Amino acid sequence: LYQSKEFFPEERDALMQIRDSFTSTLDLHGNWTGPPCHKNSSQWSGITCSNWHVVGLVLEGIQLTGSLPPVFLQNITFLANLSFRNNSINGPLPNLSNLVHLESVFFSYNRLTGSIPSEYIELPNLKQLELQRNYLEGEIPPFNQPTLTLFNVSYNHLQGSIPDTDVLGRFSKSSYDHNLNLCGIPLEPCPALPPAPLVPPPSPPVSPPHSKKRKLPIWITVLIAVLAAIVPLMVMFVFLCFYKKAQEVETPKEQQAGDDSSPEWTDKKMQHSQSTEDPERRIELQFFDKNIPVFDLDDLLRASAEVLGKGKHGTTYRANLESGAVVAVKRVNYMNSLSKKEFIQQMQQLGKMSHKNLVHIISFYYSKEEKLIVYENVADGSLFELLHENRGDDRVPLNWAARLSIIRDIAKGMAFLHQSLPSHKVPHANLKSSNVLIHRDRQAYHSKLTNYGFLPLLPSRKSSERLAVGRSPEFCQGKKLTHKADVYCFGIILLEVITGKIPRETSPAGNEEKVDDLSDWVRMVVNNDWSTDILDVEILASREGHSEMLKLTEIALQCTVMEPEKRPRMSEVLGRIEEI
Ligand SMILES: Nc1ncnc2c1ncn2[C@@H]1O[C@H](COP(=O)(O)OP(=O)(O)OP(=O)(O)O)[C@@H](O)[C@H]1O
Repeated sequence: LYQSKEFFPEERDALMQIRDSFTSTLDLHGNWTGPPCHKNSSQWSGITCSNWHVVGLVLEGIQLTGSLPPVFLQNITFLANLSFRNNSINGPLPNLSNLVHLESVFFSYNRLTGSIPSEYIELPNLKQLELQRNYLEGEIPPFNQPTLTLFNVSYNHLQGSIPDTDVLGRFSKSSYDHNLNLCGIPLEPCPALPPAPLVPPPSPPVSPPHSKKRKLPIWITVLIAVLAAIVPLMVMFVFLCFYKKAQEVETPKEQQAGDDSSPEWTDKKMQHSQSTEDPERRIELQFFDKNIPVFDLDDLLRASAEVLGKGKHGTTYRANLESGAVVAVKRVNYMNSLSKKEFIQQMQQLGKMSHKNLVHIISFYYSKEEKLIVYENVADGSLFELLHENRGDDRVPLNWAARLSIIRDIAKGMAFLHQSLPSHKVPHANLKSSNVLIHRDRQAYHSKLTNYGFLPLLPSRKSSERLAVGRSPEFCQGKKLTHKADVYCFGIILLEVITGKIPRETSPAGNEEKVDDLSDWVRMVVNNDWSTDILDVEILASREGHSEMLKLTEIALQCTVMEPEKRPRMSEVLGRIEEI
């Protein structure tokens, strides 16, 4: 085949570049061997062929990590479908010049940066372009290919006005939503003097919106030139004014969130409401959740608020907005050394994630002294409250089925976090029962994880000590933290749910000696063959569940072994819990 005249080595070479630029869950080095195409078929994962040529390159959801070579596809001249959806690719989008047969291009759900290359508007057969959920910035080039039927650039950092072309006008708000500062149809109209003239439009435009080229009268050209000179000065002036004002608002420093009462919130309301008319205010809150109507900081501060609780990293309030929406707002402490850029980057990465077992981050606010994270409100309290509060006569016991369902949801949320944040040292890092929130659907109990992804926000050892991973053996021994520190915390939660005991409490049977941790106590009891002794009295009666409870105990003990490398991975734990 290598000798056959139908073999196109330049196509193979291009694919080799991809193979060598990435790591992934697929063994591309083992699989992509020999020629890529044999007539109309391919033995290579993700490759499709037609008439000895590569026509499809689809590598989706395989944790491809690395950046795309800038020029690598040009020799795959018959390429029609290209998809790298749902991976961890970083760096800029590749050059696709000359790929005249390309019909679909999917780079959504990655970590791509830089701008959308202007030559993409010259792909004559482009039907589908998905770039959503990346970190792309700059302006949208004036796409106007009549073939284009699917277009999505939402959840990026794009800005400027959406080009007024016939084709881009076909797509709805959801194609453009959740960008840094995009305006124009179908989003909000652009301000009277849009920032667009600041950035020159990409140089080689294809056909303008309405194909006939018209020469502009000289007076318009002069006016544009004058505006182009004045607008940057005006923008700088507005920015300086706003910056000065923001400094004034931030200077009356508030003491660190002290007691649990709402006056703090009210104080803050007063400080901010002095500048309610500030037109720049809206950019202070960044939104991720498209199901929640957008509100600004002043709406939030005008809302009636109640304290939900105070954790180790701040106080959480429930805010009832005038629009009727209810959100939970966490005022986070101990992050003052963090730069705005670091905070925003982390929040944007976390806010992009969406999973039914994670509490959505709706938006956030950063100033030097005050950091707010706005979460979706979860109705029925935390797992900690459900397990430990109100233990007395009027308590409704939490049955085994409910506990198992809650645990399964936690495991699902954790497995998703570990898969979505592979580069985070410890993706959740703060898994404990007060960070598992409960919502009930008739008789069924479900749970969602909150306060995840805090480790990069607390860079010093001292500040990260307050996180749940601060109790893992490896943290206490000053060793390196890995994903397995989360697995340890998960094991502790399992034990808490099975035993109904609070971790690090006094050992049972009146023995006042403090046990090192719940897992030590359980290990001791199980080793002495008293297995059912560990079960919470509330579930002890349901004998039919005992074998499941003990299976879960076994998993919990494996998750909490001292050596991180001996603990199972979250995906494996989830599989075993699903079997139960
Ligand atoms: N999104 C939310 N929806 C509803 N209630 C919430 C929400 N977030 C927190 N709560 C409630 O507020 C309480 C306090 O939460 P908070 O996050 O401030 O403390 P924590 O759980 O101890 O976390 P940490 O120690 O990491 O700061 C929780 O126990 C829970 O009952």
